[in-house]
Amino acid sequence: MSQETILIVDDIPQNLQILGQVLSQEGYRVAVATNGLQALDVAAKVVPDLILLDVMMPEMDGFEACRRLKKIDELVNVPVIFLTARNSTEDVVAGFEVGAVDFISKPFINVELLARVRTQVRINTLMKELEQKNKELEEKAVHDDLTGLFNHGYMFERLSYCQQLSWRYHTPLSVIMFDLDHFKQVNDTYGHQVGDTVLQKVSNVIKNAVRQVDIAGRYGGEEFMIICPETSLENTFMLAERIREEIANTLMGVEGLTVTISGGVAESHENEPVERLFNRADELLYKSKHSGRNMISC
Ligand SMILES: Nc1nc2c(ncn2[C@@H]2O[C@H](COP(=O)(O)OP(=O)(O)OP(=O)(O)O)[C@@H](O)[C@H]2O)c(=O)[nH]1
Repeated sequence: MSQETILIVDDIPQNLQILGQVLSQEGYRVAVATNGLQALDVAAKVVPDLILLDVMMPEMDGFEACRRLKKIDELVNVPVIFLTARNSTEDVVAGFEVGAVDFISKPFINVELLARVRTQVRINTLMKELEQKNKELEEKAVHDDLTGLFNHGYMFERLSYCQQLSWRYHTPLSVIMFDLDHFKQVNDTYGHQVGDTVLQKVSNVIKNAVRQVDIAGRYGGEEFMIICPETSLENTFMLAERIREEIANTLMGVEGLTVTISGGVAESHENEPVERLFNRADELLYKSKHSGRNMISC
């Protein structure tokens, strides 16, 4: 049995009752409204899968009600079928123009009405599934599966955008590059799965340490990057230090296992290509590596 909700709008209670019964018997949940204003109210509350809307109603006719329904964000894609005795060509065209997907003439034939309802409900369900899938794909396209941080491609794109904002509004912009120290040894000693857990725990420390406006990503295998908009070199260095210390003090899920990171912090210069800024941060990271690791250079 279907569990979709259908809102029926009619100013004649007897019509609501007959139609409600036909739809309930098919397994639909039914919501009702007896005028246009009430329809807007009920629709906003239940967000139905379909609206069956009478055209001729006092105060606000079905066309106006449909026009207003289509202005509400959550309802813009809810299909509306007009159910009316007014089915002249002008009426039908006017109905489609305000956003209806179909017309059913009164008096209606049950099997035809149900066939039209089923079709629109099915289309609506497929559209919602498609929307959800698109959202998931969009999320996947910018995130790293293992850590949930942003991925390499997205970080480069954001860095470039943040640079534009920083140049335009003359605000500081800094980046941090991190790399786990001797991570190969962790993998070799404890196995790849433990290595993955370490990457996740490190990512959690980063997620908890950064501000909402900072953009944290996994740049490569065991390399991380944080973009800090409107943040000076000095303040970004302090953030990087805090993360370094926190990671060094985090237990990594295996008795006695801790890891350290080395990092580099650089502030963006006006009109500097994104690659150059990235390279400066990376060079500073390698300076930290060569100076003994578990440190941040800027
Ligand atoms: N478990 C796990 N390991 C990864 C992943 N991506 C990269 N690695 C490992 O990260 C290690 C990086 O090793 P190296 O580049 O030699 O660096 P390192 O051992 O950290 O040494 P330094 O950077 O010089 O301190 C390699 O063993 C990679 O296999 C991943 O997604 N999961």
